[in-house]
Amino acid sequence: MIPVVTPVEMAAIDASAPEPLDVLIERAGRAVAAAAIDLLGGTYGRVVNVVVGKGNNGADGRVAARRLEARGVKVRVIDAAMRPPVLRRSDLVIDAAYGTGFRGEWIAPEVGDALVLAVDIPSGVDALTGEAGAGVLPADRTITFQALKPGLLLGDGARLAGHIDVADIGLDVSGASQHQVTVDDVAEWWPTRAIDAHKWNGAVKVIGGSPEMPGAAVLASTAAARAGGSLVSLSAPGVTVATPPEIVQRHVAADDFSADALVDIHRFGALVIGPGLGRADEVLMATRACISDATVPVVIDGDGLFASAWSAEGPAPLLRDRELATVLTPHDGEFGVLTGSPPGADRVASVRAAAADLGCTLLLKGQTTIVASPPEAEADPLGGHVWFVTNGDQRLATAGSGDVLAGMIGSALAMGLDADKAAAASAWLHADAANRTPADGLLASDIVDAIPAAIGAIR
Ligand SMILES: NC(=O)C1=CN([C@@H]2O[C@H](COP(=O)(O)OP(=O)(O)OC[C@H]3O[C@@H](n4cnc5c(N)ncnc54)[C@H](O)[C@@H]3O)[C@@H](O)[C@H]2O)[C@H](O)CC1
Ligand SMILES: [K+]
Repeated sequence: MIPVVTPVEMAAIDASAPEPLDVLIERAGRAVAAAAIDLLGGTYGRVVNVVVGKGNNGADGRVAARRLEARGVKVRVIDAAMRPPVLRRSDLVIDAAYGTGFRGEWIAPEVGDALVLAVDIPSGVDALTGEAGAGVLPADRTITFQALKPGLLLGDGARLAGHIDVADIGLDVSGASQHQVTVDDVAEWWPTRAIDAHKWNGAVKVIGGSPEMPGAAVLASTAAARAGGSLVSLSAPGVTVATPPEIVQRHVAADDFSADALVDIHRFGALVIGPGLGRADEVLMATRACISDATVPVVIDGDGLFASAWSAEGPAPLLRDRELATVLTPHDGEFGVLTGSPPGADRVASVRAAAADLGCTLLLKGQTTIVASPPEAEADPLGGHVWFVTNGDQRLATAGSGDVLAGMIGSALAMGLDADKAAAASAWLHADAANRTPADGLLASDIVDAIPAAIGAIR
């Protein structure tokens, strides 16, 4: 896992560091110079423009400029405040105009075909939210210090940062409460079945589907089975859907189905509820009963999220009363239904606040998926852990993809993984499975088929 810290947290970490700021800046500048030489493929005859601002980001750039010059690179230092609209030709531009202290607007100069190395973050990107104006220079590479910044992983920032390297400048970020998930984390977390396991170790119950939307239930249940669910039982209210023979179907009525659907729930490790259920009043009512009565960890997706919020008091009384883990998997629109407003510019703060308010693990889907767990102590409302999952691409934005993810999380929960890791690891594997499929023409069922290969690759 790679630590992620906000600008405010980074300032506090700096302030408590034993080294003076000059030493940290010297280390940062040295790392920038090394990255520049790496990008240039040498020093002899190379020309570098360094755009420097008046803050510490600029100071990092000045140290790099000095070091590159000492190595024989021809260096021009350009004051950000006096920049010309177009820079003279160079092999590389080091963008050290602004870092985490940026506010407002920034129009970068034109740089021609030079490579661009951003110092800490591309200047003009908000390091907290990833928001950026149109004038920001896209980087080929960003060298950031000690920890990632949320703005490098979110929104425009993720696109503008290019390849990101994290340089060690000797700061202690061990207290970080946010991390980017890596393949090693998933390999460490994803459960392996015991040699003496039987089919009820890790069984998943799925309640989903309807006469109008049978497919969502098929995707969620087959994904749960592919992800390791030893036995998957599906109850699709009022309909029998066409599933592979391995999925056990237990028929329930189209209304008032909670008692029948949950009759043997104690035998299961987790419940996935919501995909394709629809929004008929009687379905919503029975769905709410299932959520409150399920004595197992629950993943709530799609129409299950709508059902959770379907009350004058909102979703909190229903969800907060649950004793076992609950994972909610909204996209932005569903997040709005759950909390009353869509995620704000600071998506992480929105997700953390919702997780704390609802007492649930919350997974907000997006180009970068954010998972937040509820805080352990009530005194610390934003204290839960945050995971960033960044390995997905546009392939995941296809109908049914979310149903697949919900099934996978159910499987991870049923195998005993903690809710936040179940959500984060499933999101990572879900993206990795999609990355194994063709870039065009992907069907959600192709993601299901690729799950075993994705899991196989982390073993
Ligand atoms: N622990 C670390 O990570 C370290 C990071 N370092 C580097 O320091 C910067 C942050 O430095 P700071 O001085 O706080 O902020 P900036 O350099 O980003 O800029 C602040 C400076 O610029 C002015 N300003 C902001 N926005 C604008 C604007 N739109 N137009 C004009 N001027 C603007 C602002 O008022 C300030 O005067 C971090 O990113 C790292 O690169 C150090 O290396 C130490 C360790
Ligand atoms: K910068």
